[in-house]
Amino acid sequence: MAYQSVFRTGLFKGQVALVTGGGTGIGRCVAHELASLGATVVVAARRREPLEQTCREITENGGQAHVELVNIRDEESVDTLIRNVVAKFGRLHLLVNNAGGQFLSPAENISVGGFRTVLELNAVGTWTVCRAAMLHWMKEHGGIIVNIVADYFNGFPLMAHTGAARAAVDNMTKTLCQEWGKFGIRINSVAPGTIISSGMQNYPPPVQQMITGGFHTENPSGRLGTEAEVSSAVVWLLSPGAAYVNGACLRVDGGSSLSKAAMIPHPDDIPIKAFLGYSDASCLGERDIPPAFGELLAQYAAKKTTSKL
Ligand SMILES: CCC/C=C/C(=O)SCCNC(=O)CCNC(=O)[C@H](O)C(C)(C)COP(=O)([O-])OP(=O)([O-])OC[C@H]1O[C@@H](n2cnc3c(N)ncnc32)[C@H](O)[C@@H]1OP(=O)([O-])[O-]
Ligand SMILES: NC(=O)C1=CN([C@@H]2O[C@H](COP(=O)(O)OP(=O)(O)OC[C@H]3O[C@@H](n4cnc5c(N)ncnc54)[C@H](OP(=O)(O)O)[C@@H]3O)[C@@H](O)[C@H]2O)C=CC1
Repeated sequence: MAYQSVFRTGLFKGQVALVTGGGTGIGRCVAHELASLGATVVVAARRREPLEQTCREITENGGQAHVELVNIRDEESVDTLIRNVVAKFGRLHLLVNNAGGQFLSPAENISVGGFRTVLELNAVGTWTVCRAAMLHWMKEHGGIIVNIVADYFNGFPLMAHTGAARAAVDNMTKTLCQEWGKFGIRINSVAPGTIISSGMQNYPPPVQQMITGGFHTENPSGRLGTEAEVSSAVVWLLSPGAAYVNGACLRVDGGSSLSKAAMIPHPDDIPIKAFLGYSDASCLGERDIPPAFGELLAQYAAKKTTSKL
């Protein structure tokens, strides 16, 4: 009798996965992971060009990927997206609600409109996609959902709006787990810490300098995270190996949610080696990552590690 690990080629063969925000950053990496494990991946966001580029990358690697345009802040657009996916592929097994974001601001400077926008994008937008996927497919056939949130657990200085929105999504995830389990729907969230991704382009140069200039060591792992480290957690939650994980929030943050201060200085080495996913650091850096973050990644790839693994 041979034991068959859940981590095997073709794990998601025959399954259809929808990744919102799948043209860039973490979403792009999740799309690559799922396609490389056999899923037919639909990447959806507002801008066609990044989505098509990700699709091309996946198909060049022998995977299957398709583009759909959506604005998750628009209910009709989301409804059309889910209907299109079901009409084109006849099914929707896996959903990753990754699209989202915010801007940095001291709380007192966030206008009511700005706060509302970030809540609408992250909380209402994620709900809108969950709801449509449930009504148009998963209620009858089941499905697995992962919602991307953030390290909001102890509050979110300079991002009060997104902290509130991500807490809402995490709590909604727990509720949906309880209400929708009977339909065969399993739902969890993933909370990334600070991740080297295209998302960093949204922050002004002084913020980027602050992060690459010292902040990045101020967590128990002594470094920032990678897109691949978030993606592999997402993929595991989507896999049958996580079949009994429901309503959970998996923190992929190097321990930063426990302590943002430098517990132990890490001047010369990185205690836990980074997983980059792509075959070399240049492949990771070639798309959309600000140069200083690309340099950090190259350092992570080259640095010695004290870990035996
Ligand atoms: C650090 C690590 C942790 C996390 C990392 C990541 O998540 S990385 C991932 C990062 N990736 C992403 O974040 C990607 C997605 N992000 C986005 O699309 C934008 O950041 C968005 C969510 C603000 C929407 O933008 P939009 O163009 O659709 O918005 P809009 O023009 O319709 O304005 C609506 C309201 O918001 C206000 N406002 C807007 N910007 C600013 C500002 N900088 N400053 C102040 N306020 C701002 C604006 O004034 C208006 O308020 P008003 O006038 O009504 O009172
Ligand atoms: N990088 C980090 O450190 C962290 C990231 N996160 C979260 O992870 C997720 C991915 O971020 P990351 O890859 O880093 O950054 P990106 O900015 O690259 O990703 C955001 C994605 O969301 C899409 N998007 C934004 N608004 C909408 C909308 N209204 N409708 C549809 N799609 C939309 C964007 O595509 P388009 O503009 O074409 O619509 C883009 O692909 C986000 O939710 C982010 O907030 C959470 C914690 C930390």
